[in-house]
Amino acid sequence: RMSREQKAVECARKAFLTGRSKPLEHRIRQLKNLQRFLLEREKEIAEAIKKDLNKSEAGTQLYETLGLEGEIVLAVKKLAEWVAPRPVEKNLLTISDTVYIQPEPLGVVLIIGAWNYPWAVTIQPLIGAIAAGNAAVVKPSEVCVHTAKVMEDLLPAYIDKELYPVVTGGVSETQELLRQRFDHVFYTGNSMVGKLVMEAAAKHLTPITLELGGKSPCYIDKNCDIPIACRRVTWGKYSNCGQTCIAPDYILCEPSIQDRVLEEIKKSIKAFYTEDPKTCPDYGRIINQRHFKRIMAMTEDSTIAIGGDSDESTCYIAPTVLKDVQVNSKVMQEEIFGPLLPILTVSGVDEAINFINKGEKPLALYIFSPDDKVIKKVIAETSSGGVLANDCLVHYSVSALPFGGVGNSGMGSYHGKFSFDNLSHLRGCLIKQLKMEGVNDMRYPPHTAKKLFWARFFILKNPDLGWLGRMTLLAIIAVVAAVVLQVRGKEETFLISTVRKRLQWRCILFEVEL
Ligand SMILES: NC(=O)c1ccc[n+]([C@@H]2O[C@H](COP(=O)([O-])OP(=O)(O)OC[C@H]3O[C@@H](n4cnc5c(N)ncnc54)[C@H](O)[C@@H]3O)[C@@H](O)[C@H]2O)c1
Ligand SMILES: CC(C)=CCC/C(C)=C/CC/C(C)=C/C=O
Repeated sequence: RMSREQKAVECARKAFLTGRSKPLEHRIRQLKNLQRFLLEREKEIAEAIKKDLNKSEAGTQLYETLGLEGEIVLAVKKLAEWVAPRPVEKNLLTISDTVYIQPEPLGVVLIIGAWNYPWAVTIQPLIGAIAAGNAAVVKPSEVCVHTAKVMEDLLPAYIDKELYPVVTGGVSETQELLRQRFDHVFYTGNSMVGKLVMEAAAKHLTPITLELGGKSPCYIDKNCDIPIACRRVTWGKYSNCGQTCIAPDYILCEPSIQDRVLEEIKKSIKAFYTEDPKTCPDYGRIINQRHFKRIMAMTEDSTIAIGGDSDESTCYIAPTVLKDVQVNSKVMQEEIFGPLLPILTVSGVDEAINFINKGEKPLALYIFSPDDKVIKKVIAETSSGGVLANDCLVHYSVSALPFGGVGNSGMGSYHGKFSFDNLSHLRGCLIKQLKMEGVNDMRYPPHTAKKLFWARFFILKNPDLGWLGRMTLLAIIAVVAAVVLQVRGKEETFLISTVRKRLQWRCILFEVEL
């Protein structure tokens, strides 16, 4: 008997093989249907996520669906351009050929979503999969029970349910899905499961995208506008109660500014979430008690400077700041993914860079400084999935930037055209005519030193000569071909020296280095 997961994959594969996911009109229609779903079902989406994560309606739009709408509008507008053949630069050998990249669908994509932004991280890859002409099996996180149910119940009424089935379930269902053969697996979640996904995909040599997390550092330079920096960091840290993949995980700053940083963060917390964040509709909750316990345990060996209140029964943890935190403290051992903000003091930017480089490569890196040199220095001397100076999170909203990790924070990237390219096969195409066979003599045996000389010239030269230059080179190739054809069978030395002289003249004329 086939499992539910096997059936869904087989159904998506069969639908893909009909070819109906490929035409541009189909892709655009499906994307517009998805857009209609987001608009018409705004209420159900917001209600479910309120139950799952205590997100407000405005918060759901701002952090989840707005970005999806933007990505759909962009894909609909640009899709004709993205799917079109992309001509590439040629060498002399291929100057008269048609050489281009043709993006083509990969096949059936598995999308495994995470719970913290359940719409953003599940539907955004789906937009890419549809745009690229694929079928996709969508597996929302079981942790967001209500959201997964809305996705399962309502999405099939809007988009092709055979091409894009939604499969719900937890670990065992996801494992069963991972046993199936896919053409790409797009996983968002923690690094430990990321490794399991990679292992499962390796069995079928399936390419993967891993959108993981990690500890994203935030360096605050002593010369920056501290009130503004702290307001932005407070927003980045406590949005969704710190359960954001790119939340600033910890602050690095000089000891001389630590108290001012604390003071300004305290003011911002009050301004955003009132004196009592527990009653504030814009302040979230920890997803479940397991995570609640995990986060609370991290505070044990550090000094709480702000916040610290909690309520296990409602999974509430107040916006909390820890000061003078030590490198070996519990909170510095893993991604926090909760509303704790440790401050570690460093002697300056060099120590901050050394500290960052000792850890795993983070998903995001934040630098607050008025000095462009400091910003550029940090960028040059570190590595991370993305980097943002003087703000938090907003790089996620720029569709023209690739979003993704590096090293332990993931592999592959998406958003905008990067989603399309990531979920396409970029097929290299070269179309030659069955003419000008003489030009090919230089690569056919018997190989000689002179043939090699010409092969080097034709293969290594990248003709960047403009329209006139290209026309001349075409003429040269035609001459070579004609001469070769005419004198084929005659003395090779005669041929080579004649053509070489002609070429030398033309090359001198067009300043091409011979
Ligand atoms: N880079 C990004 O874009 C991004 C976005 C969101 C979250 N994240 C990261 O995700 C993490 C939080 O998500 P999570 O992992 O708690 O989410 P999660 O528990 O929802 O798990 C993610 C998915 O993995 C599946 N899963 C869980 N255990 C599995 C197993 N043993 N085998 C197969 N599948 C399994 C789940 O069913 C779910 O669909 C954080 O580290 C965060 O930084 C990254
Ligand atoms: C509202 C603006 C300008 C940006 C949104 C930033 C944000 C919180 C995006 C969520 C990113 C995301 C899906 C993270 C995953 O954990």
